[in-house]
Amino acid sequence: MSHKFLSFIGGGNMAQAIVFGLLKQGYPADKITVCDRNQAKRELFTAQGVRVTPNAQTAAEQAEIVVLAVKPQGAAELAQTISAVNFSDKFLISIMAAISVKKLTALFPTVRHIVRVMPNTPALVSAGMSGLFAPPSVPDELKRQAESLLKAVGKICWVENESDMHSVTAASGSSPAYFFLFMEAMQQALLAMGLNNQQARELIQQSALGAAKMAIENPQTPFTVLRENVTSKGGTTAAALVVFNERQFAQTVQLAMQACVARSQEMEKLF
Ligand SMILES: NC(=O)C1=CN([C@@H]2O[C@H](COP(=O)(O)OP(=O)(O)OC[C@H]3O[C@@H](n4cnc5c(N)ncnc54)[C@H](O)[C@@H]3O)[C@@H](O)[C@H]2O)C=CC1
Ligand SMILES: O=C(O)[C@@H]1CCC=N1
Repeated sequence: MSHKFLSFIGGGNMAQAIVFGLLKQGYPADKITVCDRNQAKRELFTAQGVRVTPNAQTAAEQAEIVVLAVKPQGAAELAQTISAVNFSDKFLISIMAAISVKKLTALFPTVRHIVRVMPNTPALVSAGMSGLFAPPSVPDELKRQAESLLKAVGKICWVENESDMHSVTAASGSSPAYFFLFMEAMQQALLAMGLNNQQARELIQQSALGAAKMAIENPQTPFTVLRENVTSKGGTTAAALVVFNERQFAQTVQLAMQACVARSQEMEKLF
């Protein structure tokens, strides 16, 4: 991949995951600038040789690709701060949840091309999953640029309809938190059963990794079959699954994901 000058505006959790993931993949640190108003955040990047600035305008002006990575609530304020920047020769990538291309175009009127990305924090360990959306007017070359940037830190999936970005957020942007919640709950259960923290953690995380690898390495095998292969008739797994089903696990997951989408839709109107 050719290494464009990148500026991230906002150096929080998600920008750190992407930037540190890119560095791990050999992206040159001197081609990345991170702007964050928080000094402690800036120092995290300086320690890795990445250029930093508290000034969003400077960061945007230096870049060929500007990545917006502030909270959606901060989008309008940021746009105000960098209203003097001429974006006409820059490519804008927004990783902000729920901020539509229409809204971004209104906030940054000199921008010609915008791609929206919904990444996730496993980008940090080169196992990210990003959903991307580009309006039809975006040239293929820029789509490939966005794609190669995110492919450097994981897998990608394009969606054709912008409205599907809400579902992508529920599926991959937010979902690492669902899996961590599951792991936390398992850890609590195991500690209550008398295992120590290190035993519990290793047993859980390696099983999660193994399950994910089995799913990935057997793409033709439905999740249902993978689950059934663990479940002996009248055995231990079946006993656990009865409890999940009695407590309406599938419906709970569905309701949680619907709440994620509903909040994303609400934020789209609010910010
Ligand atoms: N955390 C995640 O797992 C994911 C986050 N996102 C999106 O990424 C964006 C960032 O999320 P996080 O990194 O979690 O948030 P965060 O709160 O960790 O980071 C935001 C950073 O932006 C900085 N900031 C805010 N306004 C600024 C300004 N005007 N100029 C300079 N710096 C400014 C803050 O100091 C903070 O460090 C959000 O829009 C979120 O929707 C998308 C996918 C996943
Ligand atoms: O919780 C959030 O709003 C952001 C977007 C997806 C993951 N984190």
